[in-house]
Amino acid sequence: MLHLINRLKTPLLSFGGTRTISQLINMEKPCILATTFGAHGGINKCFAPVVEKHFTIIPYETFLPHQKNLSEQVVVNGGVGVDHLDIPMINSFGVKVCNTPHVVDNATADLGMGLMLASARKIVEGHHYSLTHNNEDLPESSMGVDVSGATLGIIGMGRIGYKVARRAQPFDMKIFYHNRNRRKEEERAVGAMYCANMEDLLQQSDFVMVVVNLSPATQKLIGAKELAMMKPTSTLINISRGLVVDQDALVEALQKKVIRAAALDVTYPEPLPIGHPLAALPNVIILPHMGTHSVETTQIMVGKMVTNALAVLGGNQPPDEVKV
Ligand SMILES: O=C(O)C(=O)CO
Repeated sequence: MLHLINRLKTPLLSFGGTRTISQLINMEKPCILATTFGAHGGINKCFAPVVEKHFTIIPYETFLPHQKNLSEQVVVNGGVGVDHLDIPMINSFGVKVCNTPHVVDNATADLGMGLMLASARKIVEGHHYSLTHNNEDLPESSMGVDVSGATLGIIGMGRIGYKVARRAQPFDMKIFYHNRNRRKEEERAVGAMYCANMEDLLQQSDFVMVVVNLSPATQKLIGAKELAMMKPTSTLINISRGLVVDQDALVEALQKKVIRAAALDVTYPEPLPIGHPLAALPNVIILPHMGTHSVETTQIMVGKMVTNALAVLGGNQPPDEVKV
């Protein structure tokens, strides 16, 4: 327990906040930390023993029944994406919503690169092969494709998309990006080329990485038509939200080898049910939404969550309120 408290204390202090674990311990008012599956669930598992002493941690899905019993509340989302929260509804109860922007960028971009490399070089298959075969020649199917020098298309040049581009640069990748607005400064910094038309990016990229927020405009942004525009040798990587990709269309595209492979940190639903058709495919890597799931990032994220919660409970404006 003590080591968990120490881990929690560090981010609280390193964020320049004046609050310490002792102030947390003295807090009497209840608070909600909304959690969901994946990285958010990870917060639950790693930090619940400490946080639960002072806050009520509940899944967002059960928010409504709980809200009636609590006098002062805040929903703090671990992570940046708040597409799963009905913010106007929550606000209508006088409850603020906060998230943890910025802290997720590096970890999520790292994972995107990891998925790209793992899929390109068949790292997961190689691991399983090593465990199950002895001194046999590698099958032809274990042959990967190069990342170095390949073309990467980034859909969504926000903070995470930009971090992905920065990581791709030393791999000598040719970088295309598509974004609602052209980002000239970022473009220059990483030598990326803007595709006003997503079609151009899809047609030219060896790796297409999806990094957009989920919104009505981006739901099923990548469907059968878009997959058909991609090269048959290309790989789709999704580190944004499962619903941005039409999953049925993706299953069909992977089955028919319309594209080479997919690597997904996100799916719908999450977790993906056992026996889902995606899981039966040899050319897909599926992760359980682990974008921010590292010790350091989780520590910082929990620190930010607590800082936001304490601000609201202390009657102050939280630093990361999400406004719609
Ligand atoms: O920050 C978020 O919302 C994420 O899902 C990161 O993976």
